[in-house]
Amino acid sequence: MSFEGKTIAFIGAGVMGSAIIGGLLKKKLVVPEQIIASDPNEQARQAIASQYGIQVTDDNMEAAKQAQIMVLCVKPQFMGKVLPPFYGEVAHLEMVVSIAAGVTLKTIEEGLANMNVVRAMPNTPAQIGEGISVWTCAPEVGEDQRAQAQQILEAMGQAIYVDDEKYLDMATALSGSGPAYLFLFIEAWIDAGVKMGFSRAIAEALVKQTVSGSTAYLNHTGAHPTVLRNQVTSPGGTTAAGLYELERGGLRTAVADAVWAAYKRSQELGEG
Ligand SMILES: NC(=O)C1=CN([C@@H]2O[C@H](COP(=O)(O)OP(=O)(O)OC[C@H]3O[C@@H](n4cnc5c(N)ncnc54)[C@H](OP(=O)(O)O)[C@@H]3O)[C@@H](O)[C@H]2O)C=CC1
Ligand SMILES: O=C(O)[C@@H]1CCC=N1
Repeated sequence: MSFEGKTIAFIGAGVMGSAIIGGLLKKKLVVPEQIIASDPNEQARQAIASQYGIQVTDDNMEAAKQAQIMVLCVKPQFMGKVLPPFYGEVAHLEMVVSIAAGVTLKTIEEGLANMNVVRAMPNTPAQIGEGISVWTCAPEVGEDQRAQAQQILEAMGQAIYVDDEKYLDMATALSGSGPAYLFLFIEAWIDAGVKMGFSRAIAEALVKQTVSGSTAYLNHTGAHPTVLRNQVTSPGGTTAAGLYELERGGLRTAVADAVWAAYKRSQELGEG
């Protein structure tokens, strides 16, 4: 299924809107003339227009009217303002994709009076084509549109379809917010190196390559993380001493609690 003859409207051209636009253009799924982005923020409009050569507007309706596909990339808190003007005016749209955390298919379908709705949760590595998205859709969404949704999301990395919307709040907590958990851990780890006496530059180099090398090793071997952790952990050695402190500090329960809190927050955002 190609996007030939289709225009895609982006409502909101911030971090994630521009990641999706960048992915679509990089993969040559569309040319810049097939994209229009609407955003009230002049800086955001200028940035995206000069980076990608796409059309921009500050009028959401103008963007929606000329499109067959619309992607909603505004914060969930803005959805209550964004949807009402579209009500009954966007029946022509063949598909509407929302990436807003928590906002349900039902809210968007009822808000737009259009049932062709896809709900997706990407993450920020999407900006370099290394993201992962989880998505689902209303039963009314046709096969061609489902294929297009998969293509749009794959332009940013991997995309996993789920047949139950309940998984979207879970994915939001796990992979959507996930990069922030990892960045916090990396930050703390670098600071620990600086505390011992490394320069920040060397501490950063050591930690960053340890993260990317370990992840590549994990993916390459396909082994369970526990197996690889045990390889590092010599009896009576340094790693065992460090791991003991992480466990004593409650790392596992802190991670589980963090993901659970994000999950609950995603559900709350969906309640409006
Ligand atoms: N950031 C992330 O890691 C992820 C975010 N998401 C979801 O993606 C969505 C967008 O997030 P993100 O890109 O980070 O947010 P950004 O704030 O970077 O982008 C949102 C853009 O929408 C603009 N905007 C505000 N009101 C309107 C409006 N009425 N009509 C059109 N545009 C409007 C904002 O302008 P202004 O700045 O002036 O408000 C801003 O430029 C959210 O719903 C979020 O839940 C999903 C996965 C990951
Ligand atoms: O923090 C948020 O609400 C968004 C959703 C997933 C990542 N960022």
